[in-house]
Amino acid sequence: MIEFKEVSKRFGSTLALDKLDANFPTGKIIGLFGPNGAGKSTSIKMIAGLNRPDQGQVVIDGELPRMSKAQIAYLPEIDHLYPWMTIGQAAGFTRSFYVDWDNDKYHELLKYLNLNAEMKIGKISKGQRAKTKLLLTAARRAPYLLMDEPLSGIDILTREEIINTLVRDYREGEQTIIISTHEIAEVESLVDEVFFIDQGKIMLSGSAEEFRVERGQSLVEIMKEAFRHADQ
Ligand SMILES: Nc1ncnc2c1ncn2[C@@H]1O[C@H](COP(=O)(O)OP(=O)(O)OP(=O)(O)O)[C@@H](O)[C@H]1O
Repeated sequence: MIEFKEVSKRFGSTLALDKLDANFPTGKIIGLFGPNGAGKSTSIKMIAGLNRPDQGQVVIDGELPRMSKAQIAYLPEIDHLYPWMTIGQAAGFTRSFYVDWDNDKYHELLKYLNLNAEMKIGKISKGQRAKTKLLLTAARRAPYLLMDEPLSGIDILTREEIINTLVRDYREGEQTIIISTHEIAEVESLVDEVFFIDQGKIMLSGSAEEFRVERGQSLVEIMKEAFRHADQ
């Protein structure tokens, strides 16, 4: 389980996280939704150990994020791949850092995503780069998979491929996926638990299924309603 205990983070005059409290359960697919600047990336980076709380604590299975880095596969929002590398070289580079790299899975995913190890990252399309980022993250057998905006700027067919890859490889109960996205409608059927975040706080959270059954609304409708009320 990942616990945020009254976590605050400030960047200059911006309060990115404001005493954020949340428990992200193990073995589920978790959606982190919210408008631009809500604090989604800041939260995900904190789990990945890339920034630290000013106040409060993030605890992952009883440890601080810095200690559990090997447990976490992180797909950043930014394009972090070296353009001069081929996909195969990028895979070799990633593999050298992580003992949980699964080479069979890498080759399987490479084929499934219609990528080729010889392709040069600087010369492939944006969608192919998004798929490469997914490939390099999902080829690890890490118990926690953090995906920050994996669908951003990607066409609908490629988005479907990315979502199908996540579903296909997901080890329920064993693996925890946290996915931050604006494309809520597209991950609606994928997520088990949802957290709506705004201005650095969790506004609403719960089981996606229960929300749908109890409210008879889609997650997109729930989010629109929640944020409309927040504005008033
Ligand atoms: N390194 C940084 N330096 C300065 N301000 C930052 C930094 N990182 C985040 N912020 C600010 O903190 C707030 C939360 O940003 P964050 O990136 O977490 O939002 P987000 O919910 O991921 O937004 P988006 O959906 O637009 O990616 C924003 O106001 C942002 O400008």
